Amino acid sequence: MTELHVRGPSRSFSTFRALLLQHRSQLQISGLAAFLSSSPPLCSRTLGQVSDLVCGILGLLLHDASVDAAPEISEGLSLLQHRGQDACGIVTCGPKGRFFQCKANGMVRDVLDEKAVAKLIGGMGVGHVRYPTAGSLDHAEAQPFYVNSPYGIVFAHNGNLIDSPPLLQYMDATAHRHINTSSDSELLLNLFANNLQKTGKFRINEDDIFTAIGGLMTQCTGAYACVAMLAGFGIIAFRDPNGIRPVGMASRRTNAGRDYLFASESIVADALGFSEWEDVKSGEAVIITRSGVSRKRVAAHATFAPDIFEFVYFARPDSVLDGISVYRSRMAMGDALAVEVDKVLKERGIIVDVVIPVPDTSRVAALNLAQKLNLPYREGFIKNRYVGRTFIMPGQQMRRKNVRRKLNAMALEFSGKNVLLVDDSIVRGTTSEEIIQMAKDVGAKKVIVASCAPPIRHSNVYGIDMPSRTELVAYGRNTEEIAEAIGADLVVFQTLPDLIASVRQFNPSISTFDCSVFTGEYVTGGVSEEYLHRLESLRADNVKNKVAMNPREGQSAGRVNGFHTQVNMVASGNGADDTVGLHNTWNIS
Ligand SMILES: O=P(O)(O)OC[C@H]1O[C@H](OP(=O)(O)OP(=O)(O)O)[C@H](O)[C@@H]1O
Ligand SMILES: NC(=O)CC[C@H](N)C(=O)O
Ligand SMILES: [Mg+2]
Repeated sequence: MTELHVRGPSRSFSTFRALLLQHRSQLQISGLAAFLSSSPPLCSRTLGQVSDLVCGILGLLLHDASVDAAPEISEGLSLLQHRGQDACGIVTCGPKGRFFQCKANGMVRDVLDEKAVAKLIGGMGVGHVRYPTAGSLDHAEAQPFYVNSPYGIVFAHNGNLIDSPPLLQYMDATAHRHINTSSDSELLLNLFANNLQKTGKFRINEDDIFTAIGGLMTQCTGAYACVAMLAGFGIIAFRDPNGIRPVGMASRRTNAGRDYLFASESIVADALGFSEWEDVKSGEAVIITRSGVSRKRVAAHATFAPDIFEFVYFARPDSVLDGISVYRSRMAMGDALAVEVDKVLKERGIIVDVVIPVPDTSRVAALNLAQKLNLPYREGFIKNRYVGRTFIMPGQQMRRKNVRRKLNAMALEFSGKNVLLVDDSIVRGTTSEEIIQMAKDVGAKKVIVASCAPPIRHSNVYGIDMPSRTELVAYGRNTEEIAEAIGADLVVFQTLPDLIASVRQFNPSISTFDCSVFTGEYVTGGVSEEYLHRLESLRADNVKNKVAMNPREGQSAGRVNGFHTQVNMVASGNGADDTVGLHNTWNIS
């Protein structure tokens, strides 16, 4: 068993730091913690924003603790950038178990530049890329999160909890832990911390950690793939009992010994030279220290139901999730959709001249579809490679503007033709509406749209930003009405059985996928109509925009500003002052 060496509380002020060095082995309540715990009770406070996004998580432990992990974590995060474009961060653990952090709103290349990464000392660390919406753009909600007690924990989360309000109440009334942001990830971290605290031990071991995570899995509901780091001890990953969001692990032999990696997607392992990729199983926790790996199923049995939307849109095609190649599954989606398209076109007597993908994600499927239908495949839309994913941008106005900035229609591929545009999914209809207009503007005769996913009519509550049903173009509309809403001559959707078969054929041991955005059936339970209404009232685009513009609604505008139970270091690349170190204090910019 590896033992955790319990340290005294971290404090940011230099005087506190001197104290810390003197009393490293003493557990005591810091003055600030006492101050924070005396802050007004939170019973009346509701979670202003329930985060429901998709992110990327990463943990790295190098066997040689004298080599810094941050450069590779940063590189790994850039490979997960497609999962979150709004904020990112890294925390490393260096000598004497001290944490070093850099996190801020922005893309990996901007926040985690060379200068910032060079300051992150230590051979293990955790990283995160975040995909919030306008209402959650506060720097304070960038991850990883940190709590100093017990033992010093750093935490990164992908997913969304659906029971945040009662958990917040529990934190306040029972655990007496202060939650300072509207992030469900901060709640999750504090649940974990509180369960570890209950051991009351000076030193804890793997069993204590498994017990704490097993307890957490009975205490909260929702989707969570998490990576944590305990100061001076190791890195930990766990996945919710339904395994809705992905996380896996891999290792790499070096002269010094074995290095270990946790990541949302296998592409990170490939690119960083790690092998033996293995998914963390649903309800499982994995602990990695320099002495080795311990894994345990800590949750009671539940249906394994990975989110099918990872295969449709989120994951990179070159990743393998739960034993399924995303690339192969998208090829299969194209094949299956071809059959449906062929049927509908024949029924309507429409002849298609050319198949055109909507870059980027639909390319793989569109090529297969074209081959199957024996139609020419043409790249009619040229993508500006410097514009990221539009769907995960905050706010409808920004998304709309960016479709036009991102894609340009080449007249020579459209003019006078019946074109079949293939996209992976139609969510709000922003992309389709814009590109159909663009296609018509450059002379397309008829525009038919085929979607690799069925109509999306339900909220996503497990980590994808589709909280409001009324924002979904398919909500309350049949196929003809959807076509009319986006300006298409015809829309053809993949059927749900075909979508499931396209993915499942590569791993038939998976019997269920989370398909809630298509069916409205939520595998965790606990998603009532009342919950959905509340989510919609908090998270609809118009509400989020309002909240984002008003700092008094719980959002600090611009730079780090407010109380935080974690460090906020603004990277030099942002043009802001550097703040270095891990603080249990407030940061005022
Ligand atoms: O109906 P909507 O609300 O517009 O959402 C669906 C579109 O958004 C995504 O593209 P995105 O530009 O985000 O990423 P991509 O480049 O990976 O295709 C997705 O691939 C669809 O094209
Ligand atoms: N995209 C995610 O998975 C986000 C995780 C978490 N709910 C947050 O808001 O930060
Ligand atoms: Mg797209």
